[in-house]
Amino acid sequence: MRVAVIIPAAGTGRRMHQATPKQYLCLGGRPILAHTLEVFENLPEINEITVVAQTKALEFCQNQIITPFGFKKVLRLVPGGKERQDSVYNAIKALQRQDDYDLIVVHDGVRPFVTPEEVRRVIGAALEHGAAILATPANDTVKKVNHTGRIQKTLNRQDIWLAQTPQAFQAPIIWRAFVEAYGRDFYGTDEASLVEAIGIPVFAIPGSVYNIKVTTPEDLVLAEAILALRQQSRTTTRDRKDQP
Ligand SMILES: Nc1ccn([C@@H]2O[C@H](COP(=O)(O)OP(=O)(O)OP(=O)(O)O)[C@@H](O)[C@H]2O)c(=O)n1
Ligand SMILES: C[C@](O)(CO)[C@H](O)COP(=O)(O)O
Repeated sequence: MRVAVIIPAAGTGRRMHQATPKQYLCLGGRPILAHTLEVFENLPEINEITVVAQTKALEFCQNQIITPFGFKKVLRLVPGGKERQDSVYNAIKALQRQDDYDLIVVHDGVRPFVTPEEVRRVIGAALEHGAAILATPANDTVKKVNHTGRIQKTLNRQDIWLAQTPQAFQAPIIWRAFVEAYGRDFYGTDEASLVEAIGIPVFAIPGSVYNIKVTTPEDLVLAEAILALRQQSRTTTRDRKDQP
């Protein structure tokens, strides 16, 4: 099985309100993007990684992240586009031949807390069904609100899930979805919406609320807390193993 991962990391991070794009901000002493890449670098199921970076950040990304952290599965680094979808499409085009791959997996460069087990579950579901994403069921009541702030409607939250990444697709499916999306100038905020638009079923695989997309300054505080929790958990597990 040949699995190609695409890591879109070419955003500007407007909502983070920092001069440095958020994918390069430090988390526990390492750039957020390095945490994310490490997950896929260490997964045996992943054959190769394509990173998408801003054109002006390509050299920085290569020399300050990919090379020094030893991400050997990163086979190519491609320039991003105006929108996230354009960035992902640049990577898909860089893969060239769709029949070289069984699966194409897209994961946000600013979601550093995805676990190997979650990635494996999404890959397994995409192999079985053709397309699958990590998602979490809405735990809060969901309201539709207009531009004045007035609540228009309360949605049935039984049917509401919050999409995350990884989003995994059998290669021909994602290729066709992107070609048809650009053929009618359709833009979605995730890859699954393009696949849904061509009538192909996509399955939501239950993920974790810890798989946050670092988007705002509050998310950075959350990320530090999640990292501390993870490090504490590893220490506890290691101590237990060392017990007689
Ligand atoms: N043109 C773009 C826009 C986003 N992304 C990437 O897609 C992921 C999710 O996007 P988002 O969280 O929206 O990042 P930004 O677009 O940078 O954030 P903002 O909308 O606040 O500017 C991030 O890893 C981001 O770097 C990308 O590769 N190319
Ligand atoms: C793909 C995604 O992470 C799924 O929730 C989300 O749509 C990305 O949105 P963004 O505005 O590009 O961060």
